[in-house]
Amino acid sequence: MKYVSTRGITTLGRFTDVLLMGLAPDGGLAMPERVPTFSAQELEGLRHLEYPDLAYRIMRPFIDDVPDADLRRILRDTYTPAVFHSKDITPLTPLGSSGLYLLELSNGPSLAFKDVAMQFLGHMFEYVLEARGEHLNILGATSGDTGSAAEYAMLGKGRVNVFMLSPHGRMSAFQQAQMYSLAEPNIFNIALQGVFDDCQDLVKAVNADHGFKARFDIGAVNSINWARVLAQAVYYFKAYFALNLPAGAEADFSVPSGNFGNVFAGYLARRMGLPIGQLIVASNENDVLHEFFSTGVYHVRPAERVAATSSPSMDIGKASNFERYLYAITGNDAPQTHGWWGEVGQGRPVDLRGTPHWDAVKASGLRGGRSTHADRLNTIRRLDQTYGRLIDPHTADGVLVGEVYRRPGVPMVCLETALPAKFEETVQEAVGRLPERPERFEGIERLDKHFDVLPNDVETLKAYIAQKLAGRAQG
Ligand SMILES: Cc1ncc(COP(=O)(O)O)c(C=O)c1O
Ligand SMILES: N[C@@H](CCOP(=O)(O)O)C(=O)O
Repeated sequence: MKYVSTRGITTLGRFTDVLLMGLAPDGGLAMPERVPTFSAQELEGLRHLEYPDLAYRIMRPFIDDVPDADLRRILRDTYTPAVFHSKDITPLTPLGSSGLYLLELSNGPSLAFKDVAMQFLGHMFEYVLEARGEHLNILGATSGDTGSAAEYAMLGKGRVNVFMLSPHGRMSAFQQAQMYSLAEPNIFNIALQGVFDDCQDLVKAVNADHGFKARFDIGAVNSINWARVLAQAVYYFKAYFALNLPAGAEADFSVPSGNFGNVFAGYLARRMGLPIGQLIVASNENDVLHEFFSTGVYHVRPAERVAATSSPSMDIGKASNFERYLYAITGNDAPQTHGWWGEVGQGRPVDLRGTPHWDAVKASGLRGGRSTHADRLNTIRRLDQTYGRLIDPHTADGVLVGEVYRRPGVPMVCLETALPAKFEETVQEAVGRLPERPERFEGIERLDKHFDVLPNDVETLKAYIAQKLAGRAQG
């Protein structure tokens, strides 16, 4: 499979090239030149597969530059019950007989859905870098969960260093402790004076300096990296088959959304032929995506208008993967996508009303909705009382908006994107007690914290990376 950029470059290479590249040289995002599809009969053949085998079948058409036996081994090593604390890896749990289901994605090492793809990236990076005799310096941006998932996945990986930008003071106490308590020599935590969007913009700005990127082997672990999206598509298939529906029957999915990577993975699964009816894009108070799906106008918010909410990992004003979506709904029109994203970058709206692109949006199955602090408290409380199930604030956003779009007789799968233990304060506010915390995280907030505070400035960041890597080379 060849990969192209959403902004026009048609020769990005094959899977392992885009894995290491992260962002395309023209600033765009990697996309496969075509999306392979499964026929109804082929889908039936996937129904009973174990997670690693299912992942192999979904990913294989996109990964044709890794020998078969190696890919199978990597997937078997990645998706183990020991790491994900469940033999199903991403189990599906019904909420009573409501037709609502929770897709449990957060039983991995960092207690958030990011682990599912990030563990795969960790194994894949190790394999490819070893084969090529190369090293990678990952530069990432987190609003709370990507950071710890990436750092846990890269622990002890000799060929990888991680530089992780997080918005200073904006994550939950638990999220901060998870990341900042790590004292590994290959992990560098940077608390940026800004919001998540500033962190993500800096990642893109560093990548845009091609000389710096090449000299320091800069790579990515955010969902701008195609491998993240691809690995996330697998659990939509797993969940669909776990519903045990008759062949061809539709299921709907509700996805707490921020950077739009998770829901784009669902869209990919739908494009591959999985009978997904609706894909619900659930936003919090930072509701740019909701605004787009209800009006046809996409207008990002400047950093100073991104609110700090009680589902902080979704405090995102400019969703990177929306660029992939625009590219897809235009039928892979890179010049059009590039033009639009240029407007977005200038803070100007992209208005699809009255165009064929808006019809394409409607046909794509995506719908939007928003939730507020009071909504998520009520939803957490209601699910606890009704089903004895405690959920985190992000999952609550997904459940609440998902309920709005229920269709008679069609199951609604709500993605559980984090465990409540990561957001104790809000959960306690909702139900008056603390959520359970896995034993390995007891007292984590009391551990020493290791991080550096940096201003929102690309040159300062580049100097920081260069200096830390020089230190690593000497040590
Ligand atoms: C707990 C949680 N829920 C939802 C999201 C939003 O997912 P996405 O950025 O893929 O839209 C994130 C962050 O990405 C998250 O950490
Ligand atoms: N919500 C994320 C933000 C980054 O998302 P990603 O999926 O693009 O890595 C976080 O918690 O860090």
